[in-house]
Amino acid sequence: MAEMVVEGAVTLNVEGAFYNPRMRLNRDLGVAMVRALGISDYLDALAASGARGLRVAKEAGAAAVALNDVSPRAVALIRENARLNGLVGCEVLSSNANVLLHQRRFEAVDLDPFGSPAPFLAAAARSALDYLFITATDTAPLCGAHLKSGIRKYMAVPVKAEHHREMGARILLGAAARELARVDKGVRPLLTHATDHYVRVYLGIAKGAKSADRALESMGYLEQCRSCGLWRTVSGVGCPSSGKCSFCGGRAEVAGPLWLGPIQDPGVIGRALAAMEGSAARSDRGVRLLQACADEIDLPMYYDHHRLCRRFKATPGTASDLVEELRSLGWSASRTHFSGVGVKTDAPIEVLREVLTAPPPRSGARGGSSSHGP
Ligand SMILES: C[S@@+](CC[C@H](N)C(=O)[O-])C[C@H]1O[C@@H](n2cnc3c(N)ncnc32)[C@H](O)[C@@H]1O
Repeated sequence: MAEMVVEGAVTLNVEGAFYNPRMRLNRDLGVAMVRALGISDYLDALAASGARGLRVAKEAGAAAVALNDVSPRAVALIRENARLNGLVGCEVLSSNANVLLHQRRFEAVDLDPFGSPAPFLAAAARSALDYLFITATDTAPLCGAHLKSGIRKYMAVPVKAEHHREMGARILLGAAARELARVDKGVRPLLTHATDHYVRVYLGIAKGAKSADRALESMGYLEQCRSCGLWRTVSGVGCPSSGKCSFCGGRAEVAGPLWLGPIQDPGVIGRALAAMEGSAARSDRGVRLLQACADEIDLPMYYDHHRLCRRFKATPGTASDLVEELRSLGWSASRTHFSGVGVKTDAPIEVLREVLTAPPPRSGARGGSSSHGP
């Protein structure tokens, strides 16, 4: 019995293969990114019904699209769905993805597995020539809720913290950067988002040992105080910890290694936004998400505005007000797509306390007079 769905510009029979309608946004953005990057040779390594790869072929116009799945039922469905959508030029493969990725090279490799992409990272790092796209649905190990599993999968220590979603994304980016470095490839994150139950990263790849060395300079650690929440990032490959918070003297824990470099490329994201406009992949949520990612300042981690207010016994305004206030004082600040109450800023925690606990400005005197800017 056929179970038909329409997604973007394709119609799919999904009977008997994995198809998650909640991942539509993920696939919409994937199509937009393939269009934005002008990719012509693309592998959907874990294709299930073929929803992702067939949409890339139909909507992004990639010339050579290969779709692979180890399940015979999935492969039969991919073939049927390719025919149904007039995409008979797509290559349909039935390998173990790790075998295929060791055998062949593709301009762009897309990993969208059940749970963790960790078992496929080494082979994908070898196969991907210019781009590697990764979905991870194992957010509990990545973000610190399942500590031991996170360490096993990513060889990184996640710490349960208020910015756990970004930490999870940066641990995934760090794991990918290290795998690519092992085969003399450097990485440049183009778009990173944590949405619903998953993290998704789009990586540009630069060949050569020097590129790999440069990328590894973006690795480091995050030291976080258990008592007051202050964090600091520490670059480099050695694990550094004073064990003590410089703000309140509380116990500090270390997360990492993780990626501390830029995670968004606003130029590429702008092109993805343009690619989305007027296309079958367009959605209001997709546009809002891309815009939010493009607008984030390039700084690791964020504060949870509500927790800051509780910590400093401040009357909560809005996160946007806090961002405006910090900007008016000369600091960099932005909201973040990682959390509706997240604030990214380079202002020290003392400044945040001062701003949040300052008496409300009299009308016409907003912003205060002193400048604490860097
Ligand atoms: C989460 S589903 C993929 C969903 C799909 N990318 C989409 O967007 O609809 C994961 C797929 O990976 C396949 N799979 C699992 N292990 C595999 C392996 N080692 N090699 C190839 N395919 C595998 C499963 O059969 C399943 O169809």
